[in-house]
Amino acid sequence: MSIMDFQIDGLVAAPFTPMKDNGELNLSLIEPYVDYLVSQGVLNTFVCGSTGEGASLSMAERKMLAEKWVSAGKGKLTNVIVHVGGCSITDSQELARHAESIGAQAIASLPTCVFRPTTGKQVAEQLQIIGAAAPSLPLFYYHLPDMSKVNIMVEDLFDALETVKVPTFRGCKYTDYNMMDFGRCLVHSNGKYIMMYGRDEQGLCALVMGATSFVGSTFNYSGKVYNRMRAAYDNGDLEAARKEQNMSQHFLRILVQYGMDIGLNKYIMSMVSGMDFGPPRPPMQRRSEEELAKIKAKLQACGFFEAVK
Ligand SMILES: CC(=O)N[C@@H]([C@@H](O)[C@H](O)[C@H](O)CO)[C@@H](O)CC(=O)C(=O)O
Repeated sequence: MSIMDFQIDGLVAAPFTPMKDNGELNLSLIEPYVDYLVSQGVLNTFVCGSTGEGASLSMAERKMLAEKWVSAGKGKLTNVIVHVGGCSITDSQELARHAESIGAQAIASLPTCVFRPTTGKQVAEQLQIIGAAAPSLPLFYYHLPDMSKVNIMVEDLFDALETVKVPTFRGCKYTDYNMMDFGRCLVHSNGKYIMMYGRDEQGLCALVMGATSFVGSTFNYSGKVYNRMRAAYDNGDLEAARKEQNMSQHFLRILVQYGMDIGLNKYIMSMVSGMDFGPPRPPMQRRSEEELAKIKAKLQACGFFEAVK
C-alpha cells in the first residue's frame, strides 16, 4: 500500500496506559481494553501519546506497549498509530523503526521538547529525519501547542513541505482550538492531507469544517456518545448532534472543576470501564477515594453514566 492510500475515518482512542499500583506497566489489560473499545465502535488507537503518558515512559516501555497494542489489535482494530515523539530525535527515529518492524499502521510525532523548533520549516526538517527511519509508514505531525509549546500555524508546516520533502507525510493530529488554521489545513493542497481533530469537546465544530477523523482521550469510555454525534450529523440532525456534544461538554466541565488532567481522566476510565488502570505517573497526582466519590455523584446527576452505556 502506498503512503497516500492510507485512510482513516471515525474515532481514534488515545489509550491510557494501564499501570499497577507500584507504577509498573500492566500489559495484561490491553487485550480486554481492545475489546472494550471495539464494543463502543472505536476501531483505531493512537498509542503512547499524551493520554498514554508516553513522555513519562522509558524507551523499553514504549516499545513493549506498541508491540502489545499491535498484537492485541490484530483482526480487531483497523489502525494502530504509534506516537514516537520526545526530547531526542534519535530516540524518535528508533521508535519509528521499531513501529515499522512490528507492523503498526502509522506513526505520529510531536516536535522535540525542551529544544523546540519555532517555524513550520524547522518542524518539517524534524519530520523528514523521523520519517526517513520508517519509510513504509504514513507519518502524522502531532500538533499540541498547549503542551509542546510549539505554536506554529500548521498551514505554515504544510507550505514548508512543498520544499522540505517528507515522502511519508500523511497529515496532522490537530489538538488545538484554532478552527481557522484547522480549516485552512483541511483544504490545503486540495485536501491532500488527513486532518485528525483532537479536542473532544468541540468535535462537532470540526465535523462542520469537514473533518472525518478524531483522536480523543474521552473516546476511551464515551465512544458511543461521539459515534451517535457523528451519525446524527451525517443524517443532517444537527439538534441531536448538539445534544451529544453538549453531554461531552457538561462532563468535561465537571472534570475541569476538579483539575482535569490525564491522571484524573485515567481514574474516570477505571470508574466507567470497571477495569483498574492504576495511578498516573508523577508528577500527576493520585486522587483520593473521597474526591472520586464526589466526582462520581456529579457525573451521575448529569446523566453521564447513562449516556456512555
Ligand atoms: C491534551 C489531551 O489530553 N488531548 C486529548 C483530548 O482528547 C483532550 O483530553 C480532550 O479534548 C479534553 O480536553 C487528545 O487530543 C490526546 C491525545 O490524542 C493523546 O493522547 O495524544
